[in-house]
Amino acid sequence: MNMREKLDISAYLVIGPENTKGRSVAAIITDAIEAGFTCIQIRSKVASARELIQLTKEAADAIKTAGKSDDVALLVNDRLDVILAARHMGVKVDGIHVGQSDIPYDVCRKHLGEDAIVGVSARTEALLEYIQTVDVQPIDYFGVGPLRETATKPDCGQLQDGSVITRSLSDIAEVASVSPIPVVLGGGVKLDDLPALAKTGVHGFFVVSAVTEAKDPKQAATELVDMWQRNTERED
Ligand SMILES: Cc1ncc(COP(=O)(O)OP(=O)(O)O)c(N)n1
Ligand SMILES: Cc1ncsc1CCOP(=O)(O)O
Ligand SMILES: [Mg+2]
Repeated sequence: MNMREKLDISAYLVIGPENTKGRSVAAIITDAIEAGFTCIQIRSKVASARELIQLTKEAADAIKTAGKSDDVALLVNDRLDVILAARHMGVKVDGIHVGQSDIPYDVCRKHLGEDAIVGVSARTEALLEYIQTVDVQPIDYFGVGPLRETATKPDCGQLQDGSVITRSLSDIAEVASVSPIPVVLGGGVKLDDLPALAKTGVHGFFVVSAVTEAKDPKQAATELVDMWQRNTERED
């Protein structure tokens, strides 16, 4: 199944073992998928390559067990090497998310193939200019943020002087309207933010802690999906 053609970034979970309060990454992924999340990204800044391969395999197994291998995309953050190794071992990995200090997206595209999903974080500085001038042909979506500062990724939106740029709703709406490709917004996003975010025109939201640190991840994920759907349903 070519997941690139049917990419759905409306409800996007980013998760790693450092985010789950000691709970199983695969179990929380299962909760999120059953709740209706459409995209999963394995992201860990502490796991070894072997651990990341294992986590990716467990995530792919969880998606398969839920019967969603053709619907829910599985991406890995940063690590082209991990994806190539996992694929070599027969794991279905659909793509990669890379930022501005990671492996260049065109290199990822070359090695992962035309069917892979390649997501890119836009530059914090000159965000609008970047989005409008970069060659988006090899890219499937832009990850933009943060809505507010977040302990999950304290450097998100940080400038060289240490100050952090957060994105106002009107900034986000402008980014969504000028971007030639879909935009997913994350960083400090909580349930109550979704009605306003849905009005900005972004294609989806991404979260870590709103699900992975929740007392009941399944319930938190369900509330997020329901809230997004209720606020993006078209009134035809
Ligand atoms: C969906 C999504 N958007 C943005 C990011 C951030 O990527 P990056 O800027 O490379 O930072 P790290 O996640 O690598 O710390 C993301 N991971 N996912
Ligand atoms: C991975 C990532 N990229 C930008 S912010 C962020 C983390 C968002 O985490 P949280 O949803 O817990 O604020
Ligand atoms: Mg990165």
